[in-house]
Amino acid sequence: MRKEFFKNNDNLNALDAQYEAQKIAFAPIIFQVARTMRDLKLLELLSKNKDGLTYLELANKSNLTKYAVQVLCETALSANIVSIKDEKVFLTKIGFFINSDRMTNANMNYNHHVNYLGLFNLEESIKNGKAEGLKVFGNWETIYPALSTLPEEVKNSWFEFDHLYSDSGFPKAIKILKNLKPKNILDIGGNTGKFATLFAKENPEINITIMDLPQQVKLAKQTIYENNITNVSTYEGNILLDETLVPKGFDIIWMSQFLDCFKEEQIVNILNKIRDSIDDNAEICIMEPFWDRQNNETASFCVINTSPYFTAMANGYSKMFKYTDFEKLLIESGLNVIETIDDIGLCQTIIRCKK
Ligand SMILES: C[S@@+](CC[C@H](N)C(=O)[O-])C[C@H]1O[C@@H](n2cnc3c(N)ncnc32)[C@H](O)[C@@H]1O
Repeated sequence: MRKEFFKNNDNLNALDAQYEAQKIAFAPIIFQVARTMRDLKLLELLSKNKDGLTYLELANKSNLTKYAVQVLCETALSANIVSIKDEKVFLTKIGFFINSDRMTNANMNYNHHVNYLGLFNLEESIKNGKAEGLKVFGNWETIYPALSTLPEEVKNSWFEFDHLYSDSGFPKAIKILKNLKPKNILDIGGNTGKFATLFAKENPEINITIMDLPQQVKLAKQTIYENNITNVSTYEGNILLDETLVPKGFDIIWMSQFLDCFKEEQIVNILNKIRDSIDDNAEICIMEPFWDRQNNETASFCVINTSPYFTAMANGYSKMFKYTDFEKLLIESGLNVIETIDDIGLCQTIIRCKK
């Protein structure tokens, strides 16, 4: 269901609005303090000491100086991550989420390791339509061929982030695809093969082919080998190249968090290529997190704020979609939407379409 988020967002008085503006101006500082307190286990220590700790106690328990603890805690106080009463520091509910909520941790790791340095180049990226921030890791046009060779912490937090959001949708997605009774499925942008191997294990009678860039196919082959699965195969190809054809004969073309990697013209071209490769009974099933189809504003906030990563780090031109914008691309590609299913995992929607 489509929802309207961020309504009435101009109803603060001037003083409150100025305060909110400072929260944005200081956001990188608050972010780094919160992350440092999490990674140095200060938040963990506070979570275990419900009666609170003085700066000195916190310093002793963490092997940090009183100065270090105090500078972090005072910013954390201003950001409502800790509260202070009678010279003792306590973890707040916000602090609790920063310390131990899986989604907050995945977002924070991804923003620190993948995005933080490169986002310095957002302005250049916006102007040039190029992922100018990616140069902090090396010389690539897009992040995709680089994924498997990024520094370990960067790679891990990219996959942790990607998998958290798409994996949570996989169990329900598998049921939906299975109910369509396919004999074979093409998983375009199948990445490391997580979805394909999960699907294949549950459905040994259905064949699934992963199509992706050579670098990812290598990782997928490893996953298939480690899981000793015989009904998953791979197909290497850069879908953007004119000479790359989408293999024919599949009952379902599955794309999960794939089309958001491209600009609108490219999406229409990809969908046209797919339309030409399938027969009338085949279905195209697209899983994407659309920011106007989330259950709540928190989810919508997370989805929207992934887009600048695409601009500065991934490719310079793609983004997370609003469903109503994406639907126009399907129509432009001559596809008919049969069904749109929300509430798949944490934040996904599945669109079933035919030609
Ligand atoms: C965000 S990941 C999605 C992975 C997976 N489907 C999921 O739901 O977690 C996008 C995938 O698309 C692949 N990809 C990006 N550009 C591509 C291209 N031009 N041709 C083929 N695959 C591409 C990437 O290598 C990556 O595996």
